[in-house]
Amino acid sequence: MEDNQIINQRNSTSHCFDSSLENEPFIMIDDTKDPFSLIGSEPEKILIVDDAKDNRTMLCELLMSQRKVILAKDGAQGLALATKHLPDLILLDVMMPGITGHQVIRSLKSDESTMHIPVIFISSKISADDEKYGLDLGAVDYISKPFHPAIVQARVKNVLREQRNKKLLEKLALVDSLTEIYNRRFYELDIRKVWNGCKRENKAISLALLDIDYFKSYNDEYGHLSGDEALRLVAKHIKNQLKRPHDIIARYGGEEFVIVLPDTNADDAKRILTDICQSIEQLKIPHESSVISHYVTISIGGATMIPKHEASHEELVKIVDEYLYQAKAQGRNRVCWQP
Ligand SMILES: Nc1nc2c(ncn2[C@@H]2O[C@H](COP(=O)(O)OP(=O)(O)OP(=O)(O)O)[C@@H](O)[C@H]2O)c(=O)[nH]1
Repeated sequence: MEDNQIINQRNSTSHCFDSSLENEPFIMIDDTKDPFSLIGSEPEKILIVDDAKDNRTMLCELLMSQRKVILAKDGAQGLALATKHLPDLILLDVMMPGITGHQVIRSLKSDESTMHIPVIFISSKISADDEKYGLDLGAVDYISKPFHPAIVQARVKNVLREQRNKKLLEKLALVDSLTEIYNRRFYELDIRKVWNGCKRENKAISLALLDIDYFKSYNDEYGHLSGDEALRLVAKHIKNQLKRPHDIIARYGGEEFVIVLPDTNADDAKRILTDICQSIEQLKIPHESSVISHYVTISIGGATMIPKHEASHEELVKIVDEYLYQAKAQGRNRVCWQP
């Protein structure tokens, strides 16, 4: 059974179903309640790896409420599904034919993409030594079989809460608190990925730096709090202008923003940035102390490059910075793009 077929069952009555019958993994989603967690819009994913069908069914029924449950009937399938779905939590049996739970966790912890996924062992090997060994291998918790349903639910809840908090903190660390767009740190991480992606695929990347004109005098005229509000308005407006999912705007620092448009040629980028530049003035945020307009305006420098081996994204930023300087020097409220 394919994942998408399974997902199509979202609105059907919830019931547990075992993959071993079809020799395929099964994904169960129960969205009768709000499936969205505190962060993101995805329901949490739990992968259950157990060779005993009854255990899989019971655990699935216990845990599926508001979550996506993925079932694997042995270690090999568990590893494959962990890599594919990157679940928020893995419940892992220890004794299974073929790859044991201990081997599975070792493999997970040695793979950069899965090493951060918390694992709870659920096992009938219940001596203190067994438990210590499981925890030493990197499990966050150890549940003994036969398990008590309420204990499983409580422990899973605890681990997922920790995961949620961790993800929330990670996310907050990448967002600018004033404007609520991405911050410089996010940009630094993102640009590396985008740069490498465009290099691999020989695609153009367009980058622009945007700076609010005469913002010092805006603060002087209207006060710092109004300056903050203007920054928020400008950031929100530009964010809404960017339509493609991989286009990003981040606060680069102070009253400066950076826009990254992957897989975008110079003509398209120039058009997008020119529209943004004009639309900021059309917002009509009063700026009486500006020398060039009654309203808040921005200057934009930009360049487009197909990443090559010898070039780096820092070099692209250097070029863009020169064009921002030119936009300022030529009278502001304009876009200067590398020809
Ligand atoms: N209100 C507010 N002001 C900020 C913030 N970050 C930077 N600024 C202000 O932005 C102003 C930037 O001033 P300058 O670098 O001189 O630039 P400018 O006055 O915009 O002049 P040009 O860029 O040449 O048009 C400084 O007065 C900073 O204090 C912020 O978070 N909130």
